[in-house]
Amino acid sequence: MNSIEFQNCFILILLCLFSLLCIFLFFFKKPKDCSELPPSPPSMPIIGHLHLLLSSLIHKSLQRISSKYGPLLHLRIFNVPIVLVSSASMAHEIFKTHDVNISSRGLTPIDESLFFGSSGFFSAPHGDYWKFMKKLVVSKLLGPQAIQQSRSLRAEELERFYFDLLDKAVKKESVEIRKEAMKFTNNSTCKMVIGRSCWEENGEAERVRVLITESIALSKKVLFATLLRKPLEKFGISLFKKEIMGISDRYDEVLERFLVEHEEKLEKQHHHHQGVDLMDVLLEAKGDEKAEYKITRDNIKSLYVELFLGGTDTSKQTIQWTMAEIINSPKTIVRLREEMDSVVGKSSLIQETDLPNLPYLQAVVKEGLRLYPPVPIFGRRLQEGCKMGGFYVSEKTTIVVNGYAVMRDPTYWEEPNEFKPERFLDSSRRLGQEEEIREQVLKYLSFGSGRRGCPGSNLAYIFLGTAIGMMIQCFDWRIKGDKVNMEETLSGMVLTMAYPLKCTPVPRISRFPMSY
Ligand code: HEM
Repeated sequence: MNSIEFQNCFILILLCLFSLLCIFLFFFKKPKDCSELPPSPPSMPIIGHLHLLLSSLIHKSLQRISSKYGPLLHLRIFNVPIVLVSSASMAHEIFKTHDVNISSRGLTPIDESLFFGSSGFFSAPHGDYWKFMKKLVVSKLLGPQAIQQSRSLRAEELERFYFDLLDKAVKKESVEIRKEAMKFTNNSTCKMVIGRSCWEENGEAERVRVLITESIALSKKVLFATLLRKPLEKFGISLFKKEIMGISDRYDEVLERFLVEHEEKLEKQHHHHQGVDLMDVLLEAKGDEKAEYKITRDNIKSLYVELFLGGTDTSKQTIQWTMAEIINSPKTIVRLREEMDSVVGKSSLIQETDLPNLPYLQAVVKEGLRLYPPVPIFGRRLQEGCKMGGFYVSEKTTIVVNGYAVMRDPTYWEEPNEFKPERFLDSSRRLGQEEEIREQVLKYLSFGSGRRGCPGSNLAYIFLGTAIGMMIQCFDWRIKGDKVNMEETLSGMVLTMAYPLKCTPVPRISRFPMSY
């Protein structure tokens, strides 16, 4: 009897211990999947995965490793942790579930630089300054209403672009598309943000364009400088600081002139609100004691550097890439012309207001941006640790999104490497969107996503639609050889053509009268 009781007691104790163990495991140990980092491809001692970023086509080397090891990877550059996102479903998860958490870029600023420095908007953390500026930029420059108000400025520039091409056509000269496109995007942006074009006569316009091209070319170094800033600081090393500050100083010179010009104008006008542009509004906000946020002169200058970079180069690249694909695809040209001739006609130049009635042209632009996103990868930083794709990612991790890989993922895109604008036409697009909602995917990332997504996308679609529309409406294009070489390269972190597109315009409709 005693021994039975003893046995029962023993079993009871064992049961108690076992349940205590279970409770302990359940409450005190993190669930296994939550403590686990995303998988990591093989790395090198000390440098980690730095070699992947040193490749000349970073977006492609990252695309290769993600297709081999998975859509969410943990990488390490020295001791800087990075999580690489490369699929439409992971993109959906981070932008829909963790948007606020990843709404800072976390690039350590290069302090005094006007270009990725601490006074910038692009690299500003998600906080009061960013919110104040975003509201201002959207309401005064990039929102639908502001865009409508500046329509005539861009119409003038489109016409100038047309006459420049016509001039070359008459002389039977070839043109480098990216150069002509840059004049158009840059002059339009200048008019919108400083109220006038940069002067061609005294070399001001060319200086600005050279500065923009040089800063884009430097953007890879800037990325390294900001990414490795913290670890290298301990050794007193400041990567590429001289080059970066050299560019910043040249921007400063140009922008100081624009600012003084505006201050003098404001002075003269005694604050009469005539011809108010973004710079006037910013200067007023700077002087306003009661403003929600006190902005500085450097804040204004840095924003302008970013608007010049954002507004000019990316759009120019897409115009070049898309024209190259169009020239390689005679059936696209035929279809574009059919649409354009019936909607716009042959007696007037395409206008912004025509764009909503040109769905095929819009699909062509979207497809150009899908295949060749000018910003193929972009970064954010995780504010607080969280679960992603079933793994645990800790706070302060840099999140790198490979938009290029997402937009060429064969799981979500049929024949992903082919130029097929039809995929964006209404009937197929509607299907695509339903599928996206059902499958919880985000597969179009040319402009990023979420609250830090590109605020200039509406303006960009207008630049692209009108420029490409005009070039196809008004000219035939001759190239040397049968096909344009579509090889890719990176200029800094921007995707561009390894062999710039050169072609000769041949007028296809009679000359429009000049209106300016
Ligand atoms: C084809 C043209 C363009 C492309 C492909 C493009 C792409 C992008 C991308 C990928 C980002 C980062 C988005 C993210 O982190 O989710 C971005 C941000 C930004 N873009 Fe654009 N962009 C274009 C045109 C423009 C234009 C025309 C402007 C203004 C004039 C502009 C201004 C900006 C600004 C200010 C940011 C920073 C936004 C922030 O940090 O809150 N972009 N752009």
